[in-house]
Amino acid sequence: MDVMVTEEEDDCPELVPIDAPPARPAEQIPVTIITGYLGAGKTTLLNYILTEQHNKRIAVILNEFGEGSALEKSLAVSQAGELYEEWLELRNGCLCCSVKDNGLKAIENLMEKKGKFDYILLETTGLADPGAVASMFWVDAELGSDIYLDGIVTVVDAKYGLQQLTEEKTDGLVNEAARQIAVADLTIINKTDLVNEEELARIREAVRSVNGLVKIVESQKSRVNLSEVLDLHSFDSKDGANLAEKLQLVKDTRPHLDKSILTVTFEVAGDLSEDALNVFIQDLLWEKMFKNKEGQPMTVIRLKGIVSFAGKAHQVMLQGVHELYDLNETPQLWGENPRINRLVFIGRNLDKNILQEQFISTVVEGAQGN
Ligand SMILES: Nc1nc2c(ncn2[C@@H]2O[C@H](COP(=O)(O)OP(=O)(O)OP(=O)(O)O)[C@@H](O)[C@H]2O)c(=O)[nH]1
Ligand SMILES: [Zn+2]
Repeated sequence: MDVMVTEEEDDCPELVPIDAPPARPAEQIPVTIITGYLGAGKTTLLNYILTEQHNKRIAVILNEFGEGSALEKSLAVSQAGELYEEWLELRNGCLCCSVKDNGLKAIENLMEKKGKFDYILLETTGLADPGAVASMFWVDAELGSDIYLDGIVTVVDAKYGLQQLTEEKTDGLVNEAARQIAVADLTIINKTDLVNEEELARIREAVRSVNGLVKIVESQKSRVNLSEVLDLHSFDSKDGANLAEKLQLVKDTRPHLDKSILTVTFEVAGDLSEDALNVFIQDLLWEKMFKNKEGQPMTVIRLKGIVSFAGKAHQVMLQGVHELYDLNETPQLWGENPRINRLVFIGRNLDKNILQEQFISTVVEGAQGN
């Protein structure tokens, strides 16, 4: 990877033992992960963001690790403007050196040296699993980091996106392009100049079929309204009201492509048992205990919900990325009666009826079997 500031920094950041987490600073710096398949337009987007008018000091990190030839790839982002003078160029590979903490240490070291940035953009490699990158920020947030994950933006190639999405993987692995869309908070369908209306509609539909929750915008040369990309607060429990509204609009998606990732959503009235919900989620995410009718294990890549616990006046937000999940009380009070729990699951081999029945019988208080 490269982090940029003018001076050279060769050392990989050191691992620091975590015993006493520092007090959470008043102001945390948002990180936006920019992902997307090879050549979709990620770097073009970074360039665009850097050169657009904004009053932010932005640090860009290229996570090119693992791409071999990319190791010596110099930074492709704009040379113009004064932004550069603040940047430090870390040696390639540092972000991903080995363990998760390394990447964060690199950023934290950078901030220590150069003062705070207002914003951090992280471009992953085209083949990266952004969920893994996202979880690293998430874990760190709980350790009192200076930075927080604002959102995951996935750039999709309007021309080749469909082909990339349908590519069959051996070993039944989930294809990277689909994975990247599954975890996205925003998808930018880029290079619309290369397709006609019909092709555009097809790729839009394919994106939607994977992720029923994601916001979709279209662009040429990755030119998008910055307010649609930055400060999404996608994981922020303060935005609970917003999420509750959004979840109401989510619909189940149909598997567009064979064995593809899809979205299922359901609503259930009543209060949940917090313990039972934890068990349910862990069985689902960690133990992969739930199977579809064909006996294949359900795999969840992204999870969101607004849930109600008995005796709690506030709505609780559920967020999950891969195997990590989080339950956080939101400032939002329950208004409706009965309270309606809303859950959205994005993943593979998901069977809505089986999930919902399991949820109702084990998690909803006062339901059968509980
Ligand atoms: N025709 C067309 N070309 C585009 C558009 N956006 C980007 N490109 C070109 O597509 C190529 C790849 O763009 P990049 O921004 O480097 O893509 P990337 O996702 O960063 O690529 P990798 O980091 O290699 O995965 C470049 O040659 C861009 O100039 C667009 O809207 N239309
Ligand atoms: Zn790039």
